Amino acid sequence: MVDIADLAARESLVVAIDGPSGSGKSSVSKETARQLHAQYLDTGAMYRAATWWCLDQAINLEDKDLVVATVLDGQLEFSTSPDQEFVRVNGIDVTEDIRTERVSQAVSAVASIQQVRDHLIALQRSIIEAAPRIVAEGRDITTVVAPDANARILLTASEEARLARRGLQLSATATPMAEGAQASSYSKETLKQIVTERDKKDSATTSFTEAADGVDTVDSTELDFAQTVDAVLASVARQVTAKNR
Ligand SMILES: Nc1ncnc2c1ncn2[C@@H]1O[C@H](COP(=O)(O)OP(=O)(O)O)[C@@H](O)[C@H]1O
Ligand SMILES: Nc1ccn([C@H]2C[C@H](O)[C@@H](COP(=O)(O)OP(=O)(O)O)O2)c(=O)n1
Repeated sequence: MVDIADLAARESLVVAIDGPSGSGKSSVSKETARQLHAQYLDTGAMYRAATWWCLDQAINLEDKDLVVATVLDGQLEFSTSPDQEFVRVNGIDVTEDIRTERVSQAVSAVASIQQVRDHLIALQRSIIEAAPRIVAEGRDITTVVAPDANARILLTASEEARLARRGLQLSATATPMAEGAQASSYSKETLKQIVTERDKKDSATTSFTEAADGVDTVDSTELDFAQTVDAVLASVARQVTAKNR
């Protein structure tokens, strides 16, 4: 059985992680990447940045051709270091702005356009190919972007756990939507709108609620953050060991 040190020393390692909103994809993938001395690719941030640019250009999001042309015109730059997060569109730093509720509400529509996806998926694949080791997370990494990854994981958690985590996260970061908000100020209904409704919209485009063949499910409902990272690392080690046989 390979261990973490073996994985971190590999010349090539691709870990693909998908899951619904609030399952812990970003935070768990980032920590997994740190432990594997790997790069980290947040594909959701790319869809969010493309959406931010369309909103900034004040275009009609229902005009799909215009959305595609606008997205192609937005030069993306982003960090793939798990320790330094930044996203820029045409030189504008949008690291914080892409997390606003305005972007969250519009992103599913932009991400549902196939030409937008083709463009961003090509970019994602080129980053994954260029990296020695990388953990890439999103909604279609295990199935479309990197189906040949060394390890493929669907990270899940019960709806209740995901809503509670998002509530705590939003209150801690106090987004512009809810300046200074505390966890208690988010009703379950509001959190459902934020988390469950977006998942419903995204499900029409990508498949992230059921594990595809060969994809290992890690259910974090009963696990804390550190236990979830350990479960993901154990799954990567198992999958890489099995493929080496
Ligand atoms: N296993 C866990 N237990 C408790 N909280 C967690 C766990 N995994 C992630 N979190 C927290 O839940 C919140 C949502 O996680 P995030 O990584 O943003 O999810 P996603 O990228 O899937 O939307 C974050 O505040 C994160 O620290
Ligand atoms: N590989 C991906 C990643 C994200 N998306 C879309 C769908 C999501 O609603 C948005 C934002 O993704 P993000 O991972 O930031 O979402 P969370 O707020 O972390 O749940 O992008 C996608 O269509 N395909």
